[in-house]
Amino acid sequence: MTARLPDPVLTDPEGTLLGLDFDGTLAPIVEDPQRAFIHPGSLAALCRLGSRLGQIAIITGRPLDQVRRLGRFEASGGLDHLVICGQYGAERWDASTGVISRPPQPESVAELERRLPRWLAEHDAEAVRLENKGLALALHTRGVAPGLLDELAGPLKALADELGLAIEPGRQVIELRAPGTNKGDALLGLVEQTQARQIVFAGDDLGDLPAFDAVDALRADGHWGHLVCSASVEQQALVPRSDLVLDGPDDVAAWLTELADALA
Ligand SMILES: O=P(O)(O)OC[C@H]1O[C@H](O[C@H]2O[C@H](CO)[C@@H](O)[C@H](O)[C@H]2O)[C@H](O)[C@@H](O)[C@@H]1O
Repeated sequence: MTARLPDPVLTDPEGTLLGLDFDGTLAPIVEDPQRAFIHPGSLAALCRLGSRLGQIAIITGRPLDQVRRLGRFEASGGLDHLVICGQYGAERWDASTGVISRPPQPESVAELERRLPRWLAEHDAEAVRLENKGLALALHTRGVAPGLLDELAGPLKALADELGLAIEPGRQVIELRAPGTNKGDALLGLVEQTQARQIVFAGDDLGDLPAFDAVDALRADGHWGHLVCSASVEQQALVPRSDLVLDGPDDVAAWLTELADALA
C-alpha cells in the first residue's frame, strides 16, 4: 500500500463505492462550462476501474446530459458500474440500464428564468453569464466580472428566498436551484442501494461539503470512509476535512490511474 491508495479499497474493491465530483475534480476548470471536458487520464482510469469497483458514481451540480457529453462515457467501454447523479442528486442516469430519471422544471425556476434578465439589468450585472440548467440558473463570472458575485450574494439570497429556491455558491458561480436535494443525500442513497462497505468521495468545492458530511456520518456508523480533495488556490474549504489532498484534476487523474494499476 502507498499513502495514496487505501488498503480497504485494494482488498475489497467490489465492496467499494467511489463517488466523484465532475468540475474541478474530473474536469479541469475552464472559462466556458460547455468546454469543460473530462481529463483524458481520468476517463481512461475510470474505464479500467469500472469492472473492478462495486460502484462508481459521479455526483455533480451539472445536468445529466452535459456530464454525459463532457465525460464522453458512452463512447468508452467498461463503465457498466457507473451512475451519474446530476443537479445535486435530482437527476440520475444508470449506465447499466440506460434508465434516466429527471423531474420536471418547477414553476419557481421558470419564474426565475422570466425575471432574471431584468433583475441583472437592475443590479448592473449584465456582464454575468447565465447557464440555464432546467432545475437551476447559474450565474457565472469567470473571465468576465471578478468580484461581482460578492456584491450580488445578498440580493440573490433575497431573490432565492422570495421564490423558494436554494442558493448554491461555487467557484466564481452562484446558482439558484430547486431545493430538496444535495450531494450528501445522493451519496447516502447509493450506499443504501449498493450496500457498499467502503466509501471514497472526491470533490473540490462547497457543493461537495454535504457529501463530506455524509461520509463522516457513515464513518460514525461503522463504514470505512475516505475523503479526497482536488485542491485549488481558488477554494480551500475542503482541505482540512480531507484524508488525501490532490493537486487538482491532473493529480486526480494520476491518482485514479495508480488505483487502476494497483487493481489490474
Ligand atoms: O458539482 P460540480 O460537478 O463541481 O459542478 C459545479 C458547477 O460546475 C460548473 O462550473 C464550474 O466549472 C466551470 C467549467 O470549468 C467554470 O467555468 C466555473 O467557473 C465553475 O464554477 C458548472 O458550470 C455549474 O453548472 C456546476 O454547477
